[in-house]
Amino acid sequence: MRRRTSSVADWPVGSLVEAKGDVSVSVVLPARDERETVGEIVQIIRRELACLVDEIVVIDSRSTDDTAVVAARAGAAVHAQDDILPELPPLDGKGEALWKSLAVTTGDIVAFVDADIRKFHSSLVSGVLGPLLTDPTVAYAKGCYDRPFDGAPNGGGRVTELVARPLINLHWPLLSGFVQPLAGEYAGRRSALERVPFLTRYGVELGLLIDLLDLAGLDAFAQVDLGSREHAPQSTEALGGMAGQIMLAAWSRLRRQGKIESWHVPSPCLDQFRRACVGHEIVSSDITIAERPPMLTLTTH
Ligand SMILES: O=c1ccn([C@@H]2O[C@H](COP(=O)(O)OP(=O)(O)O)[C@@H](O)[C@H]2O)c(=O)[nH]1
Ligand SMILES: O=C(O)[C@@H](COP(=O)(O)O)O[C@H]1O[C@H](CO)[C@@H](O)[C@H](O)[C@H]1O
Repeated sequence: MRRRTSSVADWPVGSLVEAKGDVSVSVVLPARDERETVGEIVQIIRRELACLVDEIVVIDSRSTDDTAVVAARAGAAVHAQDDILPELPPLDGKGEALWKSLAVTTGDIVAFVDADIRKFHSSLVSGVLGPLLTDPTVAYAKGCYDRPFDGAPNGGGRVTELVARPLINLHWPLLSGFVQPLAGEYAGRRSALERVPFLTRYGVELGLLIDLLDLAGLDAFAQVDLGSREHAPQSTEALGGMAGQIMLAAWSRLRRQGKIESWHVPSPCLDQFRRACVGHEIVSSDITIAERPPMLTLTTH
């Protein structure tokens, strides 16, 4: 990965506009209950990257607040996740939102950006577009950054450090050069993204790395240092569920690659504990993930 690692300073917007030519670019924001941040992110992209970005799409992922209204008011095209491909049984979470975004966008390049970013800067988008707009052999570019947490400049990326990075080093060492394998800011060529399955919920990022490695090889990957990215951190309990989903994602790929016995089926239930008046309360959650097929298999029928 060292050969294909650059920094945002290597991709000034002016040079990308020249390189863009007639290549179209879609930016997708998966958003569940992000009314506090989604509007400003959309406005900044519209204001600063109008010359690079042809469409901004927010996938409203079953928000319980007015995320969709805020995003539309800011100028994004908004689609409710469950309204896309309604003939299919709806599935859950971020991975479902990202997969379905392929059905409602047209860009030759699709960039994904989390909608919960604080102090958003447009280089989080232009940076990951850089390698794809300037090198036709690059299929997928992943952002990396410092992860401020709890007032410190680093410390975020808890599931990355405690779960994803060890799993990747143990089982997919070719991917160990990614500084932030779970980063939510990345971009890919539609021609590649439509040829890989998407794992649902929080399995999507790990699944895409593994499946794109199989499809296109490590030489098709790039990584861009985007500086720093701050977002709304989830609770440790919530990240426990995310970690479980990512472990199930890894298990699904290990099984598919014949690295573990297929008879072993992990439990999709996670039991966590909260202090109660007497003893502890058990909080059980379903960490099941599912898989959508490559979008191309739908559109070529
Ligand atoms: O069911 C979901 C869960 C998350 N997200 C979005 O995916 C991005 C990353 O999710 P989250 O912030 O929950 O993960 P974290 O960044 O805390 O790891 C955010 O824009 C969320 O709104 C989504 O669209 N649907
Ligand atoms: O990197 C991580 O450990 C998690 C949690 O980050 P924090 O500990 O809340 O900073 O965040 C990422 O993981 C999710 C699952 O892949 C992605 O969907 C998020 O975009 C990414 O922020």
